[in-house]
Amino acid sequence: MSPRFVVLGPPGAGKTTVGQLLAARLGAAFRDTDDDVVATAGKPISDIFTTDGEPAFRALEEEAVAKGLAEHDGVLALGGGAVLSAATRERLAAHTVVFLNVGMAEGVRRTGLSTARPLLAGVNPRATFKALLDARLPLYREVATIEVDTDQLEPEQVVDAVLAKAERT
Ligand SMILES: Nc1ncnc2c1ncn2[C@@H]1O[C@H](COP(=O)(O)OP(=O)(O)OP(=O)(O)O)[C@@H](O)[C@H]1O
Ligand SMILES: O=C(O)C1=C[C@@H](O)[C@@H](O)[C@H](O)C1
Ligand SMILES: [Mg+2]
Repeated sequence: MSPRFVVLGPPGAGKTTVGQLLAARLGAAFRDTDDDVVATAGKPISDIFTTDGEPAFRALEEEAVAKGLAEHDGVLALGGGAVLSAATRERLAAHTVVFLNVGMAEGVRRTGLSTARPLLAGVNPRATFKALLDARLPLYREVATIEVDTDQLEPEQVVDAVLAKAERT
């Protein structure tokens, strides 16, 4: 069993929003490893970061991704930082992996109203977001088989672009 699509990208790229719409379009189930981590830990992501620390979160995330890749046959959205794990990047080989890209300005705009993202909760979300993009872009691109720039697209249009590109690959 293997997910039809694995969706990844930075916070605010639309992994959850677009992933759900893509699954609905395919008549497939949607699963988000962020939700799986919350269920396993029994507390919100922000609490895991504060109480147990980021490394503990990353360990839970790596496990959730491995399980999702092995068990789920619909659309699987990964947490924004899942690609930081080399083991996860290896596990993603041979999967259909969609990288939803978003630029700094739009990414900050989309995530700006939420306090649920501990990594962006600092004093300068723009600088934080830029540093995060700089560090991760090569990792997203290393594993992606499809890339869609979401800046100028509505979520349904992103789904159209993903499906059009998937047909061509
Ligand atoms: N293409 C888009 N155009 C406009 N708004 C969007 C688009 N995609 C997502 N959004 C909005 O941006 C916000 C963040 O989207 P979403 O939660 O799906 O991102 P995510 O990639 O899952 O983020 P995270 O890494 O934090 O889980 C939501 O309010 C969503 O409605
Ligand atoms: O970009 C990140 O590192 C994160 C993104 C979210 O999906 C969550 O997995 C968590 O807030 C960390
Ligand atoms: Mg999400």
